[in-house]
Order: sequence, then structure tokens, then C-alpha cells
Amino acid sequence: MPDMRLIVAGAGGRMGRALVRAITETDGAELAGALEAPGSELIGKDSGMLAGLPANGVKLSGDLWAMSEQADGILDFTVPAATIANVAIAAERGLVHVVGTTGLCASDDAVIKSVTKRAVVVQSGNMSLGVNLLSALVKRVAQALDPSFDIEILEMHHKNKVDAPSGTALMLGRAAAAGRGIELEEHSARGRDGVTGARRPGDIGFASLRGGTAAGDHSVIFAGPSERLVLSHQAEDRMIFAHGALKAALWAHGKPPGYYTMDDVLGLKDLF
Ligand SMILES: NC(=O)C1=CN([C@@H]2O[C@H](COP(=O)(O)OP(=O)(O)OC[C@H]3O[C@@H](n4cnc5c(N)ncnc54)[C@H](OP(=O)(O)O)[C@@H]3O)[C@@H](O)[C@H]2O)C=CC1
Ligand SMILES: O=C(O)C1=N[C@H](C(=O)O)C[C@H](O)C1
Repeated sequence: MPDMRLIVAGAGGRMGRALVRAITETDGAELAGALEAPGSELIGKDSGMLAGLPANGVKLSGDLWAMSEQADGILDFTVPAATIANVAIAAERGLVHVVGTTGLCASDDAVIKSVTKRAVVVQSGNMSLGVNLLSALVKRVAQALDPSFDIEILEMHHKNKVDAPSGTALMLGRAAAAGRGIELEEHSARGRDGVTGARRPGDIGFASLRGGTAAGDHSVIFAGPSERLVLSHQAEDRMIFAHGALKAALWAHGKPPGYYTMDDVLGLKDLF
């Protein structure tokens, strides 16, 4: 089978540069294009050199339609508006669309899912093996513990992260809610400040810390009467997300149209 030809969207960003490096380290994958925001000062720069590698001749461009003519997939870790703009082009071109962008709202998610009758999309707020295993564990523990255990989710990221709570925190919240048999949207407490009153029973709480270079720390705390269980993951390098995204793209290549998550890619659906 020929190499999978992949476009990196947001190629000048932190994840974009990591993805360009990951592609060079991965058998069966080839860099087919490097997308940046039209008008970015990085347009025309060499994507290899931006990633700290030797020049690879793939220059950053703002034109996804032109660069995708010969491509098989797109790895998209950008911003919500860019990801939504990429959805239609990726579907039209028949590209596997790996969506890692976070901070998407419900209507953005609906747009992404709307193309999956005819296109292959793999979406996850966190592409690492560790976090996806953590998510399965959280669901199982939430199932096992009775509602006297309050669930709180704490995350810390680098100082340049723009969205909160993190996509991962929300994914872990959804896993906890699924374990409890409740809807996260109806049972979440975000951004507590001031005289908030006592904790509402059954809520899943979120707290976000920002600072330094933290690649992504997440803890799910089950706080019960006189005891606490804490399940945690620390990302030490964002290459774990980049390698996860590559794994997702290669797994999805040739799959029938549909909406997939890392649970499908990693075979975690029936873990418990
Ligand atoms: N699912 C997962 O496993 C992970 C998800 N993420 C998520 O990925 C996203 C990106 O994170 P990160 O790399 O740290 O952020 P960065 O800000 O470093 O990178 C985002 C890049 O996207 C570019 N961009 C903006 N608009 C467009 C556009 N229209 N077309 C193409 N590129 C565009 C930005 O350019 P400019 O700076 O010029 O605006 C920037 O280079 C975030 O949502 C983050 O939460 C991060 C790590 C792991
Ligand atoms: O912005 C980041 O850096 C990260 N974003 C993702 C998130 O919002 O959870 C994944 C990871 O934690 C790093």
C-alpha cells in the first residue's frame, strides 16, 4: 500500500510542528501539505525547518483545496473556526479528517458529525493512549462508586492555552457522567467564584490552571466520606498527541464513512 499522504493544518503551531516531526518518524505516512491561516506571516516558509528538521520542500500555504488534490488525510489541530472551514473541503476531497482541535461548541460538533455519512472523521479531545485509558477507567470507577462520592476534574496546561476547561477535561467529565448514567450538560459546575453556595449534589466540577510549559495534566478526583480516590495522567511531551493522531489517520485510511473516536482506534470500546 502506498504511503498515506497527510496534510498538517496549523503547521506553524505547537501541535503542527510536532505533527510534521511525527510524520517523518512514522512508516507509511508522508507529508503532503502544510496549511496555515491565509495571511499568516509563516506562509511560504518550509514546514520541515519550522519543525526543527532539515528543509523538506513542503511550504506553508493557506489554500487547502489546492494542496489536497493528491492527499489522503488531514491532521487538524488548529482553532474552531479553521476546523469548521476545513470540514467541508476534507469531505469533498474524501480526506480522512483527524480533528484534535478543542474549544468547539455544540453546533461545531454538529457540523463535524453532519459530514460523517459520506466522510471519515476521527475526533478526540486527547489523542494519547494514556488519557484514553484513563477515560475508560473513570467511567468504570464512576459506575462503581455511589453518589456520595463527588466528582471533580482538575487540569493544568501551559500559559498559552486559550480554551478552558480543556477538551480532555470535558471528555473525562463525559466519561464520568456516562458511568453515573447522567448527562454532563445538566450536571456540571464550571468556573466557581465568589459565594457559590454549597456544592450541588451530583454535579461534576471543573477547575483549570494555566502556567509555564505544562503539556497537559489531568486528575479526576472522587471525593467521598472520609476518603478520596484520584486518577491522574501527566503528558510530558506533546509528541504523545502527535503520534496518537498519526495512529488514528493510518487506522482510518480506507475505513467506511463514519464518526470515530480514539476508543475505536485503540480498541477500548469493550475494555470493561
Ligand atoms: N486532541 C489532542 O490530543 C490535542 C489537542 N490540542 C488542541 O489543538 C489545538 C492547537 O493547539 P496548539 O498547537 O497548542 O495551538 P497553536 O496556537 O500553537 O496552533 C494553532 C495553529 O493553527 C493556526 N491557524 C489559525 N487559523 C488557521 C486557519 N484558518 N487555517 C490553518 N491554520 C490556522 C494558528 O495560526 P496563528 O497562530 O497564525 O493564528 C496556529 O499556527 C488546540 O485546540 C488544542 O487544545 C492540542 C494538543 C493535543
Ligand atoms: O492545548 C493543549 O496543549 C492541549 N489540548 C488538549 C485539551 O484541550 O485537552 C489536549 C492536551 O491536554 C493538550
